Amino acid sequence: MKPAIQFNSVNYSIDGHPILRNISGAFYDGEITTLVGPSGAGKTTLLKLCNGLLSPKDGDITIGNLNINDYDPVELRRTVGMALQSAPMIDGSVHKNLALPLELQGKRLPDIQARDLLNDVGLSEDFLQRTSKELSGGQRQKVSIARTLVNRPQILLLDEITSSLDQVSQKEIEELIVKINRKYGVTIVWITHNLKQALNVGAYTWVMMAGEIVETGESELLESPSNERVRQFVKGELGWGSLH
Ligand SMILES: Nc1ncnc2c1ncn2[C@@H]1O[C@H](COP(=O)(O)OP(=O)(O)OP(=O)(O)O)[C@@H](O)[C@H]1O
Repeated sequence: MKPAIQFNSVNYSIDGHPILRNISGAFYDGEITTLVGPSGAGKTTLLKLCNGLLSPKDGDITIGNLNINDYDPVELRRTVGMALQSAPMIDGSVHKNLALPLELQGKRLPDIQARDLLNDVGLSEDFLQRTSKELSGGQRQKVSIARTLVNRPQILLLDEITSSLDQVSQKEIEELIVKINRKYGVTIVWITHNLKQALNVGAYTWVMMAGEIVETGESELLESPSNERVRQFVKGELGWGSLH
């Protein structure tokens, strides 16, 4: 399988404290990979290394055929989109929020493209003129996801995008991410605290603990992990949600 993002012996530390240790592996092209692990494992740090918000202290990250350090920063942000749990919005209409990534490049978002983006996330075109303040949590997250699609990214990084949503909205977001993955062939790396979600949506899973990858493979590994600490983790014995 072709890697979309390849890590070779990546280390990252802050003020001399190791946060990520010896990360090697690949997120496969066109696939959904979920990242799970206890709080503080380094999951968000790993995502931030993938879009240039942070830079590795040593080791290499390759995206496509290019070392991440050789990307033009604007091109990197276009290639790798990111959506966050908080789904930050600016005041004003949904259209204004969707147009933001293009406006930053001095471009306009044509109405037809704005409507297509909303369609991709299951919102009607009436939403274009609504203000960001009147959106529910689920609608806000959908607009946030639509906004990441404006630049037609090859890779989408999702950081706990359903954590603050009710069950129905969670399910809707899961379905639309799978749909977007299939429609555009976009590679998705998805941090989730919900192990059932990891099992359902992602073909592959990385389990991280204390800055290291402890187990990777097809997501079914969560049902019968080979690593003892991962076994404890999925049973909820590490003070965290269980799979069952
Ligand atoms: N700016 C920072 N300064 C100091 N320490 C940091 C900073 N950012 C992250 N850390 C530390 O790095 C470690 C990994 O953090 P990270 O947010 O990547 O973990 P995580 O697995 O995403 O956790 P969570 O599931 O709680 O979001 C934690 O111990 C955290 O305290």
